[in-house]
Amino acid sequence: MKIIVVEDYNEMSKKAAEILIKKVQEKPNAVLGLATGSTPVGLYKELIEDNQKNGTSYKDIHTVNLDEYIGLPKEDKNSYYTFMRENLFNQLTIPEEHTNIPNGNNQDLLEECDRYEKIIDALGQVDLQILGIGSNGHIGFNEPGSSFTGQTHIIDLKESTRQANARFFESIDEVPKQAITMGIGTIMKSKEILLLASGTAKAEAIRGTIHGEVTEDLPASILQTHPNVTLIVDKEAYSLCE
Ligand SMILES: N[C@@H]1[C@@H](O)[C@H](O)[C@@H](COP(=O)(O)O)O[C@@H]1O
Repeated sequence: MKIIVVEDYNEMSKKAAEILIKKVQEKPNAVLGLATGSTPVGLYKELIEDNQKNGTSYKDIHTVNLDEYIGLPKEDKNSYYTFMRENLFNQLTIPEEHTNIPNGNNQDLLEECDRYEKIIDALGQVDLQILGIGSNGHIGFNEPGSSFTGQTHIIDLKESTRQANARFFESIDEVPKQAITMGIGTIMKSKEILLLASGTAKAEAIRGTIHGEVTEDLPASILQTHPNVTLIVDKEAYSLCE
């Protein structure tokens, strides 16, 4: 596990963008695993800025997102479908058909999980998977207790996760109770993983990820066993590791 400690959120975003842009330059048809939440927003801004300045092309890449809420209409401002369009896809010219996000409105959600896992398989291997981390150590929406070998599945969100994400909604009651998420097994198949964390709220989870026991109680701890993981953490997120 390679650990890069940076000053703050801004520096974290710039460093992550450097790594991702290099990957796309080396492999213009790379498969990128993308994340949502506040953490990668700065990274996405950097990618857009670089694209405008330097013209890095994304026309041949494919993307797979980690997760989506169940039951929110696609057009809802809090769906990850809308998040990705607003924060990245509308500004970079990635062909729509190259982007993939689970459909949390499929009538048959089990079929949707199966469909999504097959899409990822068909793309070969994810070249670079971006991850944020929940303060309870979740990755994607794999809450504590999720199987390390799990594939794309339906998850009941922990109350603490719903509360953490309630800041984007009018009230906690509007936060969905379930989501579809790539499994930890799916995530671990990625060739390379880049986990980003900023702020003291993530410090405990980062300590467990780096120094803790590898346990399903802290999903991100599995990353200790992956051959190619880089953590970019700011000083606050790293503060319990020193
Ligand atoms: N499903 C997402 C995760 O992919 C994200 O990494 C995490 C942290 O979110 P944030 O970056 O907003 O702190 O929680 C969300 O619930």
